[in-house]
Amino acid sequence: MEPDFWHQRWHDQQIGFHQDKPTPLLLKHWDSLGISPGNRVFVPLAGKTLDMAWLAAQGLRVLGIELSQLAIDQFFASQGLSPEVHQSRYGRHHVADGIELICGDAFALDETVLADCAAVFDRAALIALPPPMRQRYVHELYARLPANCRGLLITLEYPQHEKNGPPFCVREQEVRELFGREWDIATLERRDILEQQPAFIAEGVTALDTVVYRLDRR
Ligand SMILES: C[S@@+](CC[C@H](N)C(=O)[O-])C[C@H]1O[C@@H](n2cnc3c(N)ncnc32)[C@H](O)[C@@H]1O
Repeated sequence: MEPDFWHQRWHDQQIGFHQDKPTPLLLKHWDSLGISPGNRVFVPLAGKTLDMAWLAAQGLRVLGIELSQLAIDQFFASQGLSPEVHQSRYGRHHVADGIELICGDAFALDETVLADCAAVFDRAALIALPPPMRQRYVHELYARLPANCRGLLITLEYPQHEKNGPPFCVREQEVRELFGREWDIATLERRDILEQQPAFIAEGVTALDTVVYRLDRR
């Protein structure tokens, strides 16, 4: 998905991926990572997810990257925050209350800006990208996260021929192929969520699982 696709989505407010509360599977599994308060967590392709506010409320420092200025403005407005803004080679940084959100391209981030990320939280990010971009995303962006970084990755699995992405179906075998070279992967939970997703049913999808992985950078 090219930037124009996402800018149009935000302009039209076609943001069905956005949730009005933090991701329940984040709340359920985050503590199992053992990330101490004060550490930094990377939230790629962040949108205006309330997961960032929840992570900050746990005492973590959040670093998000998002293409859309609209998304970023809406996120800080939803929190009643007026961020301080500065520019760097990565984009426009917005900083308030332990949350730093860069308006820029995730693929332009480097090891320097990601150096102190002890954790990563990936929901609706990997699965927002078509197959060739998923390879770039993992082999370039995730590869710039430091050793010992830990994270949660949440995917969807459904018969891809029944619906066009995004979100795309990313099966466990692909997760293992994408991450296996540099990350240890543990499947924490697999849940059938078809009944809770009427929009998928309306599009003719006949099976839908969400899967939570723990990732450990070697
Ligand atoms: C499906 S949304 C998910 C947002 C968020 N993770 C959530 O759970 O609500 C994907 C987001 O990634 C952003 N995005 C797509 N490509 C990007 C890129 N190369 N760099 C930064 N953000 C990007 C889009 O603008 C969009 O807001």
